[in-house]
Amino acid sequence: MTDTSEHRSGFACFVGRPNAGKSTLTNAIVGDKVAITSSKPQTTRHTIRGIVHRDDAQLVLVDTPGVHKPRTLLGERLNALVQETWAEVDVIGFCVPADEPVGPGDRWIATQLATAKRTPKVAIVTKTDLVEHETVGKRLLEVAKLAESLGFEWAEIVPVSAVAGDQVQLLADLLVGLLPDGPPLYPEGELTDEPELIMVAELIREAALEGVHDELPHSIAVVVDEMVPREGRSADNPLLDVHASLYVERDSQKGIIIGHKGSRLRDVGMTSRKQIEALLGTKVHLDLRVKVAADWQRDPKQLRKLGF
Ligand SMILES: Nc1nc2c(ncn2[C@@H]2O[C@H](COP(=O)(O)OP(=O)(O)OP(=O)(O)O)[C@@H](O)[C@H]2O)c(=O)[nH]1
Repeated sequence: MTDTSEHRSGFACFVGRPNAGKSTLTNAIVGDKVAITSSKPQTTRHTIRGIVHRDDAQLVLVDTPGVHKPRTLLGERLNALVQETWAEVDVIGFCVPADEPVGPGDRWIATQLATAKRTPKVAIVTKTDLVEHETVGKRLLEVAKLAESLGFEWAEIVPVSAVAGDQVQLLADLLVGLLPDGPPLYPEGELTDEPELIMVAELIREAALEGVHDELPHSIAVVVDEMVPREGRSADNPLLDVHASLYVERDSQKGIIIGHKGSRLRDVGMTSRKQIEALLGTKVHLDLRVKVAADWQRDPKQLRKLGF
């Protein structure tokens, strides 16, 4: 049995500007695909938790949305969600990508971070596989100076590459070291407490975002309307019917999503179906509808319906 007096447990979250590598790092630490990554910024809308179970600790990772200056109601809600998360966690990991200089976006977030006075903050220089050694060193210095100029200190500064698996274990150890003593908070074997519906919706959204440009990412939302086991299937060959709606803001965007003779939507369906099957461990029939919800980003009623 685990001796709880030598066991730590608590929450950590990664923050950083869009594309800083937060979701990828979460996945690398948890060792499974639970958070959604995408080459498009600002796709992590929901607070998705991955849980690291160890003999000596349980680390619950909360993947916060990309912090950004709010432009719409949705943006404001995202930022409120981030602030709430910071107040609740035991340690915050601030991510800056090694392949880009520390800039105004990072400074803006660090300024917000400075207000979370009681929470230890670890600076993480991500994507170190993309640059030379000296650049990593330069970035580490920039990050240290950033905190100094804002009147606080990092508990640790760590360079990592989630893709190369470099220093990921060390980072996990450092985060664990900053957690309070306590028994496990979740049962063993649980990777995430995110409802399956939301994870399925995120997988569809991720597939829909692949290969679309410019403004579109901000205009897509996915709602899973229904997930029901197909009747009359034998227990050893089940099939899950998933009905989902993909919301866009304008008719023109509907065309982009659907593609020529529906070819794009078919690809989105195929890609996400495979992911959903892997996630849920069962065969899936996916029924995807594209709908227009005009200006949904600014409409509180629509936002509630879409789970914000
Ligand atoms: N080469 C390399 N690429 C990485 C690494 N970590 C993340 N990336 C890439 O950087 C991009 C952004 O990574 P994400 O993990 O989605 O970034 P994020 O900070 O969660 O982004 P938001 O959800 O927009 O806030 C993706 O294309 C990743 O594949 C890394 O260690 N090395």
